[in-house]
Amino acid sequence: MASLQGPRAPLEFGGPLGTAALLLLLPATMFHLLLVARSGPARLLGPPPYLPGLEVLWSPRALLLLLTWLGLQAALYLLPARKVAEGQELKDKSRLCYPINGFQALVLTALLVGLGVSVGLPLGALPEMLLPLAFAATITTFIFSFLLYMKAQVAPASALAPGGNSGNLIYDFFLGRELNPRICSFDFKYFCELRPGLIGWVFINLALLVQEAEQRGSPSLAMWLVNGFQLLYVGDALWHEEAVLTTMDITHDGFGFMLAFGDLAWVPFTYSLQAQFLLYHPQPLGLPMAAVICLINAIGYYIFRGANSQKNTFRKNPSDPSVSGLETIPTATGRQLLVSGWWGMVRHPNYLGDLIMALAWSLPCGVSHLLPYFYVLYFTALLVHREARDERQCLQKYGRAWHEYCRRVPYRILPYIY
Ligand SMILES: NC(=O)C1=CN([C@@H]2O[C@H](COP(=O)(O)OP(=O)(O)OC[C@H]3O[C@@H](n4cnc5c(N)ncnc54)[C@H](OP(=O)(O)O)[C@@H]3O)[C@@H](O)[C@H]2O)C=CC1
Ligand SMILES: CC(C)CCC[C@@H](C)[C@H]1CC=C2C3=C(CC[C@@]21C)[C@@]1(C)CC[C@H](O)C[C@@H]1CC3
Repeated sequence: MASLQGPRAPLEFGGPLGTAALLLLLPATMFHLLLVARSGPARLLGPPPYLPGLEVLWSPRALLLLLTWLGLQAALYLLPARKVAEGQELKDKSRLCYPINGFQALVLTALLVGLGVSVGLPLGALPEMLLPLAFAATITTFIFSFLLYMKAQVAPASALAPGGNSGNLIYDFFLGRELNPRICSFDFKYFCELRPGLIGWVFINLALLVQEAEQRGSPSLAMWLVNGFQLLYVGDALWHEEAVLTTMDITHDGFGFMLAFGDLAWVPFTYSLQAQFLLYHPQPLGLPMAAVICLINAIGYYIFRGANSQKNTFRKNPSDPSVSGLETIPTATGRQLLVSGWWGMVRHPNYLGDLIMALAWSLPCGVSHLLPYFYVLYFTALLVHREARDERQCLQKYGRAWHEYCRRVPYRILPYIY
């Protein structure tokens, strides 16, 4: 039986009040963005054009489509994997196993969707279903998070996350109580983090591109760029799927509403905002500007991938020739911290690259509206907050060595600024 972990873990996200507000604010923001993206003025900060009634939001067809999608991704997750990776060591010293077949799931989904389209599946009709789909996803994640909360009631104390077990129902529901909820070998958090939402995002983008082609004869250059950049991002995440096993989402955070809603609703319906905006507000984009934007995305990707790969290689094998020459700081845990290379430039070079890419995804939408830049603003806030959480965890893990790292590398994300 689960026992509460008591008041040891400091409350995050503004405690019970903050998380109660987020429970309402996150879905409200998602619906606001969906409504505003298709409205004429497309004002991020203005009121939504109308408040949709239940007859607009509720559609059994959308719910069926969503459940079919989740079922398909779950089936692909269960297919034989090219590799089975071990996660980080748990409290009870055991390690869980995870299938590495996310990229395979992306390719197989593409083949299945391609096959569907060739026999008449109307992919271009998807944009019209985004509101009811987002509503179905929201309801589903509320129910799912409730089931996860109930499941944690009967989980052993060793299976609980360090946060998310304060005893406050709303706070724990939001953060998530159990660290790695599973049924047999099916890991819900790992599955949701990388599959239905990320792959769904790519196919929503594609449907918006197809719809634009149907409406205007061909997709715009801006739409191609947004689709290409975001496909690269998702493909990269799935190709390097194993790296997600060391993120705080997997190693530290419980699985509750925050991640369930984030993964299954927030990512597909708000991360596709630029493509949604472009369908309803076509933007002219010349070749020279497109080339500049491609260059910005390439620079961002180069930093993002370089930094992530350098750290992952170093953590797997510090004597790998590509990282063995880098300067390091020893820590009391036996692990070392990189203090040169990408991780000597700022303390989160991967966030910097990610933010540069975020800018490149918005630039094809022009500068007439603030709406497509929502992702840049939200993502900056998310990464600044995430960086602060990670610093707290690293300080706890590495103590004086972390102080030394901060002294040697004083900037967090943006050199000489932050
Ligand atoms: N698109 C999106 O919505 C989001 C994207 N991301 C992206 O996901 C990726 C993963 O991000 P995230 O999980 O936040 O964290 P990171 O990949 O930045 O990992 C942080 C961890 O790296 C290790 N570390 C930190 N500094 C050093 C160092 N100098 N040398 C060696 N190891 C170090 C520490 O763990 P340890 O020492 O235990 O190894 C630390 O806890 C990033 O590229 C991020 O941009 C993240 C969130 C949302
Ligand atoms: C809705 C909330 C405010 C926050 C939800 C956060 C989630 C959307 C993100 C938490 C960590 C994420 C990661 C990724 C996607 C977004 C979420 C799920 C990646 C999979 C994106 C691709 C990267 O290469 C790896 C990321 C790991 C963390």
